[in-house]
Amino acid sequence: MYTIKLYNNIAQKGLDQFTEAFEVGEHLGDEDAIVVRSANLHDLEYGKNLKAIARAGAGVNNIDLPACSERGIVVFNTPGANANAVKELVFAGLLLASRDIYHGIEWCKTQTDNPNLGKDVEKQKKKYAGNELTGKTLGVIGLGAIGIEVANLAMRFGMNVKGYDPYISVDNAWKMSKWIEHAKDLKELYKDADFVTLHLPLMDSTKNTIDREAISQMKDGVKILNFARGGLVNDDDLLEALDSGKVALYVTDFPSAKLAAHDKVIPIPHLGASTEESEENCAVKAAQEVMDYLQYGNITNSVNMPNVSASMSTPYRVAVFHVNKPKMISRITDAFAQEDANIENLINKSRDQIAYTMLDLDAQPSTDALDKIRGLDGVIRVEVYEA
Ligand SMILES: NC(=O)c1ccc[n+]([C@@H]2O[C@H](COP(=O)([O-])OP(=O)(O)OC[C@H]3O[C@@H](n4cnc5c(N)ncnc54)[C@H](O)[C@@H]3O)[C@@H](O)[C@H]2O)c1
Ligand SMILES: O=C(O)CC[C@@H](O)C(=O)O
Repeated sequence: MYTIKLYNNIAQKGLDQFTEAFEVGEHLGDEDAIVVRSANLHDLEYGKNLKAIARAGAGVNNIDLPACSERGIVVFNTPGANANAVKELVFAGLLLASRDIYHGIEWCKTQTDNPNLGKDVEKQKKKYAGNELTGKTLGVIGLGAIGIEVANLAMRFGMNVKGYDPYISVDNAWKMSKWIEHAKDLKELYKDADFVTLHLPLMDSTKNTIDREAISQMKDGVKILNFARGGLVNDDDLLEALDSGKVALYVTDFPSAKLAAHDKVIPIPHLGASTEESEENCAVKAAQEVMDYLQYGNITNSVNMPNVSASMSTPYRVAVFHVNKPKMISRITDAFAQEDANIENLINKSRDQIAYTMLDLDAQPSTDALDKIRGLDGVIRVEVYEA
C-alpha cells in the first residue's frame, strides 16, 4: 500500500484515479508521495519514505527543487493542464484593462436607492468609456503553454502581438501563429506594447523582471498584466510608475497588500486556474504521474529528474538515481555479475547533475546485489518494482 498525502484541495476526479493500492488523505504520515497545489513546501520536513511530489499545476516555485534532487525525490508538474483556464482569465483581464468595466460596476453598486438609475446610467457612462483591443499591441513574455494560447487568441482579437521567449520549445514554436512577431529582447517588446502580459516562471533569474528600468523602456500609459507570479514584479517600482501615470493600469492575479487598494490596480485572488475543468485536468494528470512512478518507476513531466518511461518488459525492475558521472552504469550492472538475473532492458538518462538508470530483470534481484548498488559512491536512491 502506498501513502499519498494531500496539501490543498485536490479535485475529486483526480483522487478517483488512485486504485486500492493507494491510501490518500490530508492527515497521513510517512507518505510515499505528496500531491500539492500552491501550498509552500519550502520548509517541508522530508519524510524518509518520500519519493515524489506532484504539483497539480504549472508553477513549482513553492517547492525546493535542489533539496528534492539531492534526496532523489521526483518533482512533477502538469504542463498545460490549466493553460486554457488561465488564457480565458487573461482575456477577462485585458478587457477589464481596456474598458473601465470595473469602476462602472462599482458605481452601479452604489446606486441601489436611485429611482432614476436608468437615466443616470446614460449620463454617467462617459466616465467609464475605454478603448478597443483591436489594433493595439500586446507584448507576451514567456511563450509556453499559456503564453502561446494568449498570443494566438490575441491575434484573433485583431491585436498586433510581439512575443519574447529565449528558451521557447520547438513544439510551442510550431503552435504559434506565424503572424506573431518575434522580439529578440525585452527592449524591443516593451517599445511598442500597449499591454505587457507575463507568462514566464518565477525563478531567481526572473525575479523583478518588471522593475524601474524595464518600465522606463515601456510606452507611456502601458498596461501590465500579471497572471504568472507576484515576484516577477517589483512592487515599489510599479507603485511609483502607477502614481506617475507611466503605467496606466496593473491587472494581477497575485495582489500584494501594498498594491491591492490602488485605484489603478485590478486585484484578482489567484483565480487563473480556478475552474472545475482545470482543477480536474491538473489533479488527474498529477495522480497518474504519481501512480506510474510509484508502481513502475516511470517518470513523466518531472521538473527536476530525467523523464524516462517504458512499459515493464520483465517481472522485476531496478531503478537507480545516481550522480551523473562516468562508470556508474558499469558499476551498477557489475552488481548483477554473480546473479542468475539477466538484464533484459536498460535505460539511462541524465539531467544536469543527476542520472536515472532503469534495468528490467528476468528474475528477482538479490538483497546482496541491491546492497552493493546502494553502497556505490554517487548512488542517491535505489527502488525495486514488481510487474
Ligand atoms: N494564475 C495562475 O493561476 C497560474 C496558472 C498556471 C501557471 N501560472 C504561472 O504561469 C507560468 C507559466 O505557465 P505555463 O503553463 O505557460 O508554463 P510553461 O513552462 O509552459 O511556459 C513558461 C515559458 O516561459 C519561458 N521562459 C523561461 N524563462 C524566461 C525568460 N527569462 N524570459 C522569457 N520567457 C521565459 C519558458 O521558455 C517557457 O516557454 C507558471 O510558471 C506559473 O508561475 C499561473
Ligand atoms: O492551483 C492553483 O489554483 C493555481 C495554480 C497555478 O498558479 C499554477 O502555477 O499552475
